[in-house]
Amino acid sequence: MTDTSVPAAGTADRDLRAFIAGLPKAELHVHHVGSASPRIVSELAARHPDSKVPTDAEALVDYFTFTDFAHFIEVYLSVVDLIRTPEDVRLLTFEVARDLARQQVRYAELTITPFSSTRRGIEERAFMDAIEDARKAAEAEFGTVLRWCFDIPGEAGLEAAEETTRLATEDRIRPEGLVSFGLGGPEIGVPRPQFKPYFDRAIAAGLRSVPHAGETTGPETVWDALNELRAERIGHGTSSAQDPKLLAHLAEHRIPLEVCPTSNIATRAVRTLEEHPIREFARAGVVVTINSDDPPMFGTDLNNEYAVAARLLELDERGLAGLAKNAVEASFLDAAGKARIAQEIDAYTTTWLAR
Ligand SMILES: Nc1ncnc2c1ncn2[C@@H]1O[C@H](CCC(=O)c2cccc(C(=O)O)c2)[C@@H](O)[C@H]1O
Ligand SMILES: [Zn+2]
Repeated sequence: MTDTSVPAAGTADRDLRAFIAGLPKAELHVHHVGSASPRIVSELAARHPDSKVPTDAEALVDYFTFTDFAHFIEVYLSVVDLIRTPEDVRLLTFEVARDLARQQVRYAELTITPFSSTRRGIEERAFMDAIEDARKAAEAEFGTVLRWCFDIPGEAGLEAAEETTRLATEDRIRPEGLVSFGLGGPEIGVPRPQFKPYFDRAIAAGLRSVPHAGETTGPETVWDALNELRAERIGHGTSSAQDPKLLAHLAEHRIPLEVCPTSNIATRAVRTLEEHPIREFARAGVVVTINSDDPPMFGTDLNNEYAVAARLLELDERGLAGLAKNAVEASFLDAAGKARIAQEIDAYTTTWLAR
């Protein structure tokens, strides 16, 4: 595991971490399989002894240490291979919701890659029923509202694009909780424009466009995501900092970046946290949201990502509350839901500062 934890700065850091722990949040960029906790992964690996994924939590820490992005995808797919039955899907989804609720996440848009599961033999209706059952159970038990983003694994090509679009747009199969449509996997060698017809169909069906872009390739990929895929938010958008015109465009049109600081270090997309472009984004007035991407795989969680952002952006409690409200505002939750969580954030912050 790459050591990406942020060294504690003493009392101030401890106080801010305590504030963050209780701060109501929304998470917009977090992957379904990528959020499988070491306990869940170990349990699934034990069910499938043929898997190369370690069953021991300790060994898993080393297993989740990546030499580069391609290695990350290889490890990611080995975990995808563990999800073999609708029961595995239900268990994983409910436990991910539990982990989010423990961090005071009131609302999350969870990115799911249905193609990767249906092509591995999970029947599509059973898959949708499993995620919907878990979503409703989690909302009833934890109060955490989950919505789905279905994403195309771009490297799997147009077959994956067609299948993902069908599952996301056909009334008889698309799940009730689906709100957005994305594009994940390696960017190198996977140009965005080829997916325009699929995003057009998804948008026409009422879904919101949130592709990954600029994570491992340059700002031109972010421009393509905006111009060809009509992106309303950008997953990562890390290389936007290389193009002042792009930064100005994102700021002027208030197109949020789904920033995942530790992910970018763990996948080697960015060399060190000190070099992370999040400060350039803030200086340019770009709307920044903080996310964990694949938290257990990167040895982090959403609360730690807020602590990282606090250090890099030199934020106090009000600054952190502002980041949390950015995510609520950038979400696809209805207006009443946004107002409710924003009000909770304000009340929590006021009480904290008055103590
Ligand atoms: N930071 C990330 N940046 C980008 N993506 C990320 C990130 N974190 C997680 N993902 C997920 O990784 C998967 C990649 C799956 C993939 O590439 C692939 C290639 C060929 C075949 C198949 C298959 O299933 O047969 C899958 C995607 O589902 C995506 O949602
Ligand atoms: Zn991602």
